Amino acid sequence: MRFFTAGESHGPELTAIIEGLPAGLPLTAEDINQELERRQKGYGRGGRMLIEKDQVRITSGVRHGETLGSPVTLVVENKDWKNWQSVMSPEPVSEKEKLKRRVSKPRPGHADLVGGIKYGFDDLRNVLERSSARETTMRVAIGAVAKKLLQELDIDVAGHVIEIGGIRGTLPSKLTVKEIHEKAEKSEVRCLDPKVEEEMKRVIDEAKLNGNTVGGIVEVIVGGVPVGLGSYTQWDNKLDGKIAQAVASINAFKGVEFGVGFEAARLPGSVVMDEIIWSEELGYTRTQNNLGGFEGGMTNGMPIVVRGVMKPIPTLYKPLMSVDIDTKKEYKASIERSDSCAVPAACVVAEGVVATEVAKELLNKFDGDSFERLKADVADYRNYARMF
Ligand SMILES: Cc1cc2nc3c(=O)[nH]c(=O)nc-3n(C[C@H](O)[C@H](O)[C@H](O)COP(=O)(O)O)c2cc1C
Ligand SMILES: C=C(O[C@@H]1CC(C(=O)O)=C[C@@H](OP(=O)(O)O)[C@H]1O)C(=O)O
Repeated sequence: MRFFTAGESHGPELTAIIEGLPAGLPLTAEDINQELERRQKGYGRGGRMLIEKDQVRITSGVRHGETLGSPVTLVVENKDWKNWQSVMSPEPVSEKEKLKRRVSKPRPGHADLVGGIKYGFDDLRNVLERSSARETTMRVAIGAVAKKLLQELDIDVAGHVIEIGGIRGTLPSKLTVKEIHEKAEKSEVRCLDPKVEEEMKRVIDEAKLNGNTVGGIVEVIVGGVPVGLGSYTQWDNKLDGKIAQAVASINAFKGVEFGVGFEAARLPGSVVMDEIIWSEELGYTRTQNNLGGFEGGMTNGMPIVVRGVMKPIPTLYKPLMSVDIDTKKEYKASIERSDSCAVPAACVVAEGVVATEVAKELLNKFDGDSFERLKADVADYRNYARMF
């Protein structure tokens, strides 16, 4: 399975093409719309989310609620486009028109300046339109399709927010993946502890009031994953590596860790390694899950536990110093309408990209032509791995 996304933030619509899905996977627009809605919610978002109400149109690859095995095309309209039609027109426009909403003052921390230099743009809007996290809409749409496939194979995905602006929540102990999802779903910041949620909201409000922004840490957990997805045999076949890339590719993400993660540097091997046990019912499991479900770049059957850190949003209402590319003089960076915190939204994106990588790997390993065959293959293999 592979996919592409396309579309500018204020263009007419966003598109995704997914190729390599099995035939016969149940899929409806509603499956995707509920994930799109989850991404749009979350405390700390700016004015754009009041305009958009993301809804997918499936324009290929699905018939009567089931995939056909042909490429699936997903389209989401940008409602804001009606306010940007001349600015974003694909047709040539007059010199005067070209100057409308032109950006010459790059924002520190956004892609504006480097993208402008790289592609030789006179108007930095050409960069921000595609570098905008509006693109993550389609990664969530694709993630929704991946989640549907995983769900049908009894693989559950949940995400929650661990930290916002220095306020840290508790890590779930003894909660199932489904319970984590249900608890996070009730919170405006996707945090599991209601007291911590209030603190996080306060930090976001404070940042907004001061024209500032805050980042945070999200965690994604995938339970019920078969043993042996990914491979140690070649560096780029390692699934933890692929997931790390997917998470680090989310706009504003600066770091990724699995299981105990960076804490492993401070702990002895006797504490870090997860001891192996066996039972007839569960087969091989571990006494704990410090390694976040991975050994040798392969899933070991324990839940995948991956965290990503998001930097604060770069666009500040109290803008930072920058340089105008026309005059080379110091200037305050352009103020675009902006979020003050998008960590809860980014958590849903992280769920989507992790689900996508796991689904891709399942389709690498098992018969991916028909969903029925895939299901049977996975069931056989689970049995084999249990009795190995
Ligand atoms: C869901 C989400 C919403 C975001 N909203 C904004 C925003 O409103 N304003 C902004 O400047 N950056 C926002 N960002 C971050 C920028 O897109 C990101 O910092 C930029 O593309 C530069 O990429 P980099 O931070 O990965 O280097 C958002 C990121 C995510 C994941
Ligand atoms: C549109 C979305 O996020 C946008 C991501 C974003 C950025 O610079 O990354 C900037 C803002 O867009 P605008 O400039 O239109 O207000 C956010 O609203 C979205 O998440 O759907």
